[in-house]
Amino acid sequence: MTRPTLQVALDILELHRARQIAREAMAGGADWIEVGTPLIKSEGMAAVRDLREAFPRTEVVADMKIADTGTMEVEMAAKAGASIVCVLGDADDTVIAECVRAARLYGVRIMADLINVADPVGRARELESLGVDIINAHVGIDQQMIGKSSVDLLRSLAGEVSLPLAVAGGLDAETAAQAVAAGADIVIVGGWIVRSGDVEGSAARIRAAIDAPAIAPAKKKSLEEEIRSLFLQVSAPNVTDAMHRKGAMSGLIPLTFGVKAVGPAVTVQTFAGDWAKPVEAIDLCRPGDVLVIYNSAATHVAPWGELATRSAINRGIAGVIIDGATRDVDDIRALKYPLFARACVPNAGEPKGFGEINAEIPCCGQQVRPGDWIVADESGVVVVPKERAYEVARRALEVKKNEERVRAEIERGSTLSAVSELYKWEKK
Ligand SMILES: O=C(CO)[C@H](O)[C@H](O)COP(=O)(O)O
Repeated sequence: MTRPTLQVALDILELHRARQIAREAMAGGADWIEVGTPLIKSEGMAAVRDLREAFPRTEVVADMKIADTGTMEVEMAAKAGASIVCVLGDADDTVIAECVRAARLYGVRIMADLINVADPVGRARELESLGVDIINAHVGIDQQMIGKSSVDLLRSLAGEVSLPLAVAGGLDAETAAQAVAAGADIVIVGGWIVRSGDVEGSAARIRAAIDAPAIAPAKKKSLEEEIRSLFLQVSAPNVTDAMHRKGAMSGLIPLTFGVKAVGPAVTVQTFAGDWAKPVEAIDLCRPGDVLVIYNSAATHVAPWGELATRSAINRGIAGVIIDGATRDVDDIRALKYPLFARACVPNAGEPKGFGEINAEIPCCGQQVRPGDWIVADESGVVVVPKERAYEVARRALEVKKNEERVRAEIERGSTLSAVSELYKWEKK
């Protein structure tokens, strides 16, 4: 069996960084360099020229995602130094045929990308008869965020065409190995390598995984377990970044440090100091829920304290958020319990029993519905609409990964402004 090809996709905006990342990825065992679509849009054919010059003996793939004007775009990429040019598999047959003709003329190969194709098997067969050289089973980055899998797409194509099969979309060491076991000849990896703090090491891990694919049987998680495990890997700032800087509650103080609360909300609304409903709600929570209490934003009286906290711990409640006050902060800190409130005050209220459990509530500037996800840490509290929880959790992990490479470059002596070419990207 020939060794699978590892193609590193440079999906970043800055050419000077792309060159360095490509060097590190090659040192880790990458075979081909892909000039990613974002890099082409940011730097144009200069990026292809530059990477060809820097890597004269490597296949350079220009991910042009051609949708029209096939000849012109293949010609420009080929003349800039690409040896493989990508066309959208969904493009009209006339475009594909033009790309293929131009590719023959300029001595390059065409990779057809199946992103968004409604009938991948049928279209892959047509693309083969139109003369493309490689089929790419590709699930795009936005599609990955809602759970689409490139390995599943690849599996559906195995044995259906006789062309080399590439696979791309959210691959890591584990899924890259699965892809090779499912028949991938070319494994395309972007984010997992290029956004990593250790590009060379990450490329080496993919290399090792695809050269000797050992597939461990994966334990299937429920959607809730999957969402929780994703949110536990990220911070509240990563989550607001993933939501275009929305969802953050304001005015809350994290009362215990070094702890984090992640889980679906159980909501309570009650009048200032009336602690009956908050305490009754404890018994309705499932382990892993987060109790979110609207106590009329009152800071002069507390509906929560040490005994309620001990009860919450017994129920396995992941944390408590109060749009209002708490007391017994010293005891709660000693218990290392994740509690977020507007204020601390010694006054307890009274258990009158007004209010409601599991209705939509306001809380510190956000609306919270039962089941919405809460991510709370020392930076503050974010609420994520339940319908978007999986997608936002995936996106938050991308935000975190993106910061890893930037952090590594700053640790090597650069600055945030230089890494991100801040002046260039200021809004004109
Ligand atoms: O073409 C792309 C996005 O349209 C990417 O290059 C491809 O998806 C690989 O990147 P990642 O591994 O981050 O998904």
